[in-house]
Order: sequence, then structure tokens, then C-alpha cells
Amino acid sequence: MAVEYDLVIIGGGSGGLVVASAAAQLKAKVALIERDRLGGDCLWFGCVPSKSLIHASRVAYEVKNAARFGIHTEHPKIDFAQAAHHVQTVIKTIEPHDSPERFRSLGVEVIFGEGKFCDRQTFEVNGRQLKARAFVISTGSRPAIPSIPGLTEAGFLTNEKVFSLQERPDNFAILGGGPIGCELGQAFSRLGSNVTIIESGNHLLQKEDPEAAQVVQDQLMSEGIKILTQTRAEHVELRDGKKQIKAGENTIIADEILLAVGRVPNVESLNLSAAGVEVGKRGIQVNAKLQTTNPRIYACGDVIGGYQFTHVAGYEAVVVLTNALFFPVSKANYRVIPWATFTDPELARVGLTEKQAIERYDKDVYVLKQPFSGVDRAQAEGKTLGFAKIITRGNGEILGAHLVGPSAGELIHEIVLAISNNLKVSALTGIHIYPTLSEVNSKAGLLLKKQKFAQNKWQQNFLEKFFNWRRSL
Ligand SMILES: Cc1cc2nc3c(=O)[nH]c(=O)nc-3n(C[C@H](O)[C@H](O)[C@H](O)COP(=O)(O)OP(=O)(O)OC[C@H]3O[C@@H](n4cnc5c(N)ncnc54)[C@H](O)[C@@H]3O)c2cc1C
Ligand SMILES: NC(=O)c1ccc[n+]([C@@H]2O[C@H](COP(=O)([O-])OP(=O)(O)OC[C@H]3O[C@@H](n4cnc5c(N)ncnc54)[C@H](O)[C@@H]3O)[C@@H](O)[C@H]2O)c1
Repeated sequence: MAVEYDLVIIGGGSGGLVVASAAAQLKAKVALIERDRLGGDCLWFGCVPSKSLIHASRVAYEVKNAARFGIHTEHPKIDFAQAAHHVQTVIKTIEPHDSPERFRSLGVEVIFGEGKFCDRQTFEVNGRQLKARAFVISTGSRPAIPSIPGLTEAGFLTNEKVFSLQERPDNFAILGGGPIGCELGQAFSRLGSNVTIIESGNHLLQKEDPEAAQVVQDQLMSEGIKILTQTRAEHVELRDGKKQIKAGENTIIADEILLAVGRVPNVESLNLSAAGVEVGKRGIQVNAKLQTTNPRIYACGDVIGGYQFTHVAGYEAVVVLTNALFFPVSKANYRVIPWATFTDPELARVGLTEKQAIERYDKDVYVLKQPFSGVDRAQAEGKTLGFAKIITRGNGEILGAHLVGPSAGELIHEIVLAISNNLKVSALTGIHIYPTLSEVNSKAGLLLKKQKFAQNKWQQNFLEKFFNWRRSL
């Protein structure tokens, strides 16, 4: 059956934009359907605004704490509206890269509208029926809204509204202590809000190495953030213009509530059943080739409910691109997926946790832990909190790494490169520039040999005897 398009992409965010631009540059006929603005969560309500706000708040913190370096300043006066303006300026500067004009100039037909599938090969939008050889669903996710009595009536913020605030909430309650709750909790606190984070799990950052997560949790608490773990908000009530949250034994009075309790996939309006596309608990079901249950329809990014990161959506987009345009032979490989939470200290991870490694390799697991306090550059900058923890096997195979400390999100890439290329941990021990923070990796890498030597009594005895004998000659 003749079709009008090689590819129709639904959703123009981190995943969809990569597929659209690459496919058009490969001369395929491509339509990109977007119901709102191109750019997706990352540009408008996610990575870009959050990292911009975090930067402003970090400057405030550094100024406030400059006296330890002999730099005495007035207590910083925080103009929240100007910090919010910085956030919007960064978005505006990056936006042209994701603009409809740019995509049209690349040859993509950009269609604004919210459509739906009519059958397995047709998508209808703005009254037009688009037939394509293949489709890509990259409609992302939205914040999960827990059903808490009184919450809707009292009002709440999500990541879609929080970056538009022009006034700092004096008392700010955050439900959820994942990456959004921790990053924004610390940022708002450093900009002057009294922050309370309510987390149902037993510690913040549940997906991280617990010891590394504890370093972040302790730092947030030391900055004055109130953290309630193993606690859920049960009821919210608006009283005298304030939101009163009942959570276990606690009553929290807040000017604003931010919801950060996870995500749900954007699938409802797509009429996926007409196309034979099945949706599971976390999102659209896909196989390793990122084909849905209709093999001509692919899906990538947050909507499939896997690793919900911009760089993963971009990676999956490339797998989808080659499969959807040519032959479906490419498989997504999630062996080496790094990510970072941009709190201060940052927390970055790749690969297995210690617990997962022990479950898989039992006694053949070594934990190489190097604190930042042993890195001279960290001392010079007064940034000694945290550590690098590299998990290896006895043969030096790197199973995972957890870095918590200054610039952890940058430093992890050396280990990512090593794991991706199947390099042993000894590869990290090559000459590193002194004094740099990246010495944390080389110092951690050296620990495998040290630990093995410390365990090897025979080798120690042998060397002791050898040196005794040589001195006696
Ligand atoms: C506060 C916050 C901070 C974050 N920080 C980071 C970070 O630092 N690093 C990182 O890697 N990730 C971060 N993320 C996650 C990242 O934003 C997402 O993983 C990424 O945007 C997912 O890309 P996507 O293409 O799947 O979805 P999106 O980029 O959200 O794109 C989906 C697009 O589809 C459109 N759409 C939805 N439904 C329809 C429909 N029915 N029809 C047409 N169009 C539709 C939407 O309008 C949107 O434009 C953050 C997320 C949040 C919320
Ligand atoms: N730096 C980054 O890369 C970055 C930053 C922000 C967000 N993200 C992405 O966005 C996703 C969503 O972030 P998120 O923080 O909303 O979700 P999340 O699922 O990662 O964390 C949500 C937290 O809320 C807790 N929770 C769930 N229900 C609760 C309830 N009713 N009361 C209290 N706590 C509850 C969970 O235990 C969990 O710790 C992340 O998983 C990540 O993929 C990435």
C-alpha cells in the first residue's frame, strides 16, 4: 500500500526531535506532530530550567559561605524574580535549536495538533489522515498526581508550573524525595525558602547507592531542609490562605506544594488500541528493537517508562531511527547508562550497585572507595564531602560506580568510557593531572591492587622474607 510518509513522529521532545532531524537529513519524508511546543519537558519544564535555577542557588550559597575563604560579604540579597528571569533567559537562548523554523528548514513537516490513531497505519491530526511506513511515539511523560484528600482544592505545583513562579514561596513543601524533590528542594532552600521534603521511602534518592544518597540527605539537612522519610501526605487543607498538610504525626504549613512523586506516560489521547499498541504498567510496551506490539510503530523516551533521562531518550531515538527507516535489526543496549542528580554534592551513577553486584557475583566483588577528602584539589576548594565508590570483580572488571561529591556528574564519564570499552579498573590508574578532582578515579582504581595485596598473606610474607634476605647479603 502506497504511503505519504516514511516516518510520522508523534511528540517533539528530546526523543522525537532527534529522530525527526536525523531522518529528514537522511532524505526521508518526515512529519512531526506536536500538541504544544517543540522542545519537550527537558527544555521547558525539566533539565534546562532546573539546572539554571540550581546554578543561581549555588551562587547564593557560595556567596553566603565565602567567609571561610576570608571573603567577607554582606548576607546576599536574593531577588527571586531575577533568578527566575535567568531561568527563562536560558530557555530562550536554547529554544531556537528546537524551533519549528529550524526543523522545517531541515525538511521536517511540523504539524501542531493533538491527533489519534485511526488504524494500524493511519494517524489523524487536524482533520488530516497521515499514512506512514512507520510511526514513532515519543510523547513523554507527565507528573503523577497522588490522590490525597484536599490536595486539588488546596492547589499544588508540578514541574510544569514551578519554574514560572515569580515570588519565592516562604514555606515550600515537596512531596517526593527523588531527583526532582532533592534538586529543587535544595535550590529553593538556598534561595531562601523553608523547605520540607516528604518521602515515602526510608531515605532520599531511592534509586541510588544508599551510602551515597545518605551523603546528599545529610547535606540537605545540614542546610536546614526538613526531611520526613517513611512519611506520606494524608490530607491537605487550605486554612487562612496556607496549605496545611497532615503527614503522619506531622502537620506542615506551606505556601506552595510541589509534587515530585514520579511520572506517568502520555498515552491517553492516542487511541493506541486502534493501532494495536499495548500499554503496560510503566508505559508503552516495546521489545529490544523498541518496536511496540505493532511492529511498524516504535516508541522511545519517557513514554516507554524505562530510564527517564534526556540522554537515554536521545540514545533510544537513534535505535528507533535505524530500525524504522531501514531494517529492524538494531537493539537497545542498556548495559552502560549513566545519570546524575545535580544536588550539591552531585550524585552520579553507572552500572550495578554493591547489592546488585553481590547478588550476581557473590564473593567476587570488590568495593573501591576513595573519599574526596583524600584528593588535594578537593581540599584546596573546600569541597571534601563525598567519595567515589567503584565496584569491581577480582579480575578488575568494572561493574558499577557511584560518585557523590564535587562535579560527580562530570567525573563519572571516565568510568563510563572504561566500562563501555570493557577496560579493567587498572585503566583508570594512568597518569592524571595533579591537582585535579579526577584523581578521585585514579586513586579509587588503585585500591583493587591494594586490597588484594592486603588479603594475600602469602605474598606479604614472601616479600618480607625476600627483603630481609637481600638486606642480609
Ligand atoms: C524537573 C525535571 C528535571 C529533569 N532533569 C533532567 C536532567 O538533568 N537530565 C536528564 O537527562 N533528564 C532530566 N529530566 C528528564 C527529561 O526531561 C526527560 O527524560 C526527557 O525530556 C524525556 O524525553 P521524551 O522525548 O521522552 O519526552 P519529552 O521531551 O517530554 O517530549 C514529549 C513531547 O511530546 C508532546 N506530546 C505529548 N503528548 C502528545 C500528543 N498526544 N500528541 C502530540 N504531542 C504530544 C509533548 O508536548 C512534548 O513536547 C528531568 C525531568 C524533570 C521533570
Ligand atoms: N538529574 C536528572 O537527571 C533528573 C532530575 C530530575 C528528574 N529526572 C527524571 O525525572 C524522573 C521523575 O523524577 P521524580 O523525582 O518525580 O520521580 P522518582 O520516581 O525518581 O522519585 C519519586 C520519589 O517520590 C517518592 N514517593 C512516591 N510516592 C510518594 C508519596 N505519595 N509521598 C511521598 N513520597 C512519594 C518515591 O519513593 C521516590 O523516592 C526521574 O526518575 C528521572 O528519571 C532526572
